[in-house]
Amino acid sequence: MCSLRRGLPGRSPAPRATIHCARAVSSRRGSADSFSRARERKGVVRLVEVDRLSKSFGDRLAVTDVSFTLEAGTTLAIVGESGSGKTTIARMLAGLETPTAGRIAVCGDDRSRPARRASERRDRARQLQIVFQDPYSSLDPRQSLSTCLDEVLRLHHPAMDRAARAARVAELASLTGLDGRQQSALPRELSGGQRQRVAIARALAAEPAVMLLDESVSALDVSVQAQILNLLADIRAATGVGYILISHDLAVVRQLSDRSLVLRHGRVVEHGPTSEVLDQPTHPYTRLLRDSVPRPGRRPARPANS
Ligand SMILES: Nc1ncnc2c1ncn2[C@@H]1O[C@H](COP(=O)(O)OP(=O)(O)OP(=O)(O)O)[C@@H](O)[C@H]1O
Repeated sequence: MCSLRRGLPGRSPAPRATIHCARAVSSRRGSADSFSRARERKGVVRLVEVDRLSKSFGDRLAVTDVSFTLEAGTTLAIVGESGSGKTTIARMLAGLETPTAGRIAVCGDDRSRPARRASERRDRARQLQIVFQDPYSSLDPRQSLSTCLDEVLRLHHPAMDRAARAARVAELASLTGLDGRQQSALPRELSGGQRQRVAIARALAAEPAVMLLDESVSALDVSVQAQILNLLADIRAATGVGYILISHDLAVVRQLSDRSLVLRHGRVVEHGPTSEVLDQPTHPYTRLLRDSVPRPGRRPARPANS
C-alpha cells in the first residue's frame, strides 16, 4: 500500500487539504472561539466543530444536543442502532438538512445555514465530500472514471489545463488502485469494490479537508472491505484528510477510527477514544451494541429494559 503514496510525486506530505482548511480558519480568525485559537497555536488543525446540534422533524427529535470535533488526519466514528440519528447528522454536515439548533463549522466556516450561492455550495463541497454506501446510485452510469474525475477537476480547479487534469486523473487512479481499463470503464462494468474506489477517487478529486464515509464499506465483502479500509488509512496518512465514519460495523470502526461517538435516540451516550469506548464501555447501551456483534461461541445479549 505504501507504493500508493509514490503516486503523489512532488507533493508535500503536508496535506493540501489541511493547508486549504488552515487558510479558511485563519481567514475568519476574528470569529473563531478561544479554544480553536489555542488548538491552532499548538499546530492542530480542527476540521469540524459541531456544537450542541439538534434536529427535529415536526415533533420528532432526531438529534439532540450533539457536540464533537474532528482534527486533521484523524477519524471520528459515529455509531448507533438504526434510527439513532447518524444519517441526520451526516445530512446536516453536508448541508442537506438545516439544524433546528446548534452550530456546525467545517474548516472554520459556519454551515448552520444553507449555502446561498453556487460558489458557496462549491466551496463547501470542496471542504467536505461524502462517499455513500452504494456508489452505483451516485455515479453517472454514462461516465467513465476518467470523464467523471475530469469533470470534478474542472469544477473545483478551473485553473488546471487539460494536461494537468489528465496527470491528476492518472494520479488519483493510481492512488485508489484503479488500472487503465478500469479508468475507461463505465460503472456497470466495474465490481462493487472498484466502484467504491471510483467514488473515493471522485471525492478526493475535490481535495476535501473532510470525507464523510456513510456506511461506505458496508456493502462490500470482507476481503474487499479490508482493501478499501487500508486504502482509506493510507490516503489519510498521505493527505491529512479527516474522516467522519458512519457505521454500524464495530470491526470497521475499530480498524479505522481514533475516536467514537455512540448515539442513542439522537443523543450522545458515550464519546472517547475508540479503544476505550469499545473495550471499556461505560454506558450499558454501548455494552449492548458491542455484545450484539456475533462472535463464535457468544450468545446474543438480551436488551435491557428500554
Ligand atoms: N425527513 C425525515 N422526516 C421525518 N423523520 C425523519 C426524517 N429523517 C429522519 N427521520 C427520523 O429521525 C430519526 C433518525 O433517523 P436517521 O436516519 O438519522 O437514523 P440512522 O441512525 O441514520 O438510521 P439508519 O442506520 O437506519 O440509517 C428516525 O426516527 C427517523 O425516522
